[in-house]
Amino acid sequence: MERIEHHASFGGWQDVYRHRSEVLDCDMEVGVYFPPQADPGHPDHGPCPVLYWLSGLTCSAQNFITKAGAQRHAAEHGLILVAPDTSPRGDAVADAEGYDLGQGAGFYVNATQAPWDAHYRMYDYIVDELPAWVEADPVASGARAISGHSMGGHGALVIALRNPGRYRSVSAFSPIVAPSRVPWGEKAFGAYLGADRDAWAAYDAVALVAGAEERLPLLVDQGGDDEFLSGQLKPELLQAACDAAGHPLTLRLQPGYDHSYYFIASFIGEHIAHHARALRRKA
Ligand SMILES: N[C@@H](CCC(=O)N[C@@H](CSC=O)C(=O)NCC(=O)O)C(=O)O
Repeated sequence: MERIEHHASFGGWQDVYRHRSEVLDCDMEVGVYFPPQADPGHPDHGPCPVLYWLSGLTCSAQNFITKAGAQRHAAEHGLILVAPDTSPRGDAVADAEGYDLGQGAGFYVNATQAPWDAHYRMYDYIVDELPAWVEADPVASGARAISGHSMGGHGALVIALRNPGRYRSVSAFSPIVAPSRVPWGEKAFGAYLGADRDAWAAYDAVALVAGAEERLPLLVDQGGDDEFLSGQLKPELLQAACDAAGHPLTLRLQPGYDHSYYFIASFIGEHIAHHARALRRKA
């Protein structure tokens, strides 16, 4: 593991690490923000909870840490932020022409189809390998939450719904709530998981809500002027699935906001405060 960036930020540190992923069989870059409370000299020093952030299509480990303005809020609440890349990377890793398949578009699934199955195991990386690596550091308390944007919002919802007890809270910005039923997801799932749509349901938040073993409340913010709202995101499908299952959902339509990081930066403070409340509670 190698630290490749180290910046003072709001009394803490914004680092970027490169580490070897056995699950993905490639090197991965990860942004990690350590709040001031992680410093042994801080009066409130102690193990800090971790918020995992999953980014969207075309993103690397850089987009969230440079655009969301999350560090100020994480410093206030004493949260570690972990922002991984969105796919395996490298010359040996399969790729495709479009921005919505291949490198930068891992969709947080474990691919079963060649050539993708050689490296694309982002579900296992996010659920198991990355937390094991991050939380081996005693500065991490073991309490974790998860959030993300668009493709990463899909990843956050699916991972929380499939792993009861693993996350104290979950939220999403502009998530792809039903990837099995929209063009981005149909293209990616067809390539990574194959033609059998039954296999897609394990990675589709709307399909998973009915059978969720834990009714962990979902917080979702969605921009009203998002260019992808009606074609790719369809939050009304998540509302309907949650209503039918009795699953708690706070879906907030934010008028005037688009799909960009300007939207995320406007509400990330509220999401971090939401996660901090859940993470402070005793398990
Ligand atoms: N028009 C873009 C499409 C890609 C895009 O909008 N990516 C979003 C996430 S979309 C769903 O996952 C994003 O976060 N982009 C990075 C950013 O910093 O804004 C294109 O062609 O690139």
